[in-house]
Amino acid sequence: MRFDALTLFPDMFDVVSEAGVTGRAHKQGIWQMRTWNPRDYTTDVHRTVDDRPYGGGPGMVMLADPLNDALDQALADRGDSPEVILLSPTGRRFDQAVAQELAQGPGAVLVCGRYEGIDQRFIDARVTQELSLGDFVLSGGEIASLAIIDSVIRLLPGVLNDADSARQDSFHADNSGLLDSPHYTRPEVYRDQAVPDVLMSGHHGRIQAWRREQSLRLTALRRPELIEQARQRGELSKADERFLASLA
Ligand SMILES: O=C(N[C@H]1CCCN(c2cc(-c3ccncc3)n[nH]2)C1)c1cc2ccccc2[nH]1
Repeated sequence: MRFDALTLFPDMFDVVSEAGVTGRAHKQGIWQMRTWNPRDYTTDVHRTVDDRPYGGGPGMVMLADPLNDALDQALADRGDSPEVILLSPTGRRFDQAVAQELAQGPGAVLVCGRYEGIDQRFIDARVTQELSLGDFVLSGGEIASLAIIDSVIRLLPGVLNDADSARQDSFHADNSGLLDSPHYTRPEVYRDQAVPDVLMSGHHGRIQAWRREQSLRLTALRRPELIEQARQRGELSKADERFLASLA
């Protein structure tokens, strides 16, 4: 699994390659990260990567040529033909299913725009898909790229050393895309608030049932559409349906 990022701010990617579970997995060689700065592929003395937009309008647009040369270098260095993904608010909405899809493949080249955007001729010629984290505008594609890399790397074998924490994650297949149940840790009573008795019972069957009911209740309350999606996938048991009916 290898991610390459075309970015004017390569240091931003130290967050995933050096820190946390993704940093540990990177150090273990489970995945690779390389950044390619279009500024290193400029030919003028000012190392220009942007210019004014044809047709007028505010701001600047990223030049196609430095991006093309940086992409050529990245692809030559990889030696494969990965997805070339532009991070943009108008892209396909990224979700856990897309993360699972990317985790099955070789990784991708992530194109991080800045300024007002990228010359359309680069996008038309080189970008294979656009991905969006949601309907909001960032200052660049880097932060969206970091979120995507993090969510994909977590899914790789050996990254989360506690297999349960992977299974218990929200949106994971075993949890059928429901929101996570509440978590508690020491102390047993904190500011007069006690941990739910069932979690102290040591009865794993009751604890699992309680957690499932909490996930169902929270999901029905905050993301009811996820309940229907789980129902359509046939992932709600008769006990789940009885509990949901009791909430109505
Ligand atoms: O590609 C765009 N912008 C470039 C340059 C400016 C900063 N960029 C960016 C990417 C994102 C982004 C990426 C993924 N998910 C949400 C937002 N926000 N802002 C990348 C872009 C910005 C934009 C705004 C409205 C409609 C379409 C748009 N495309």
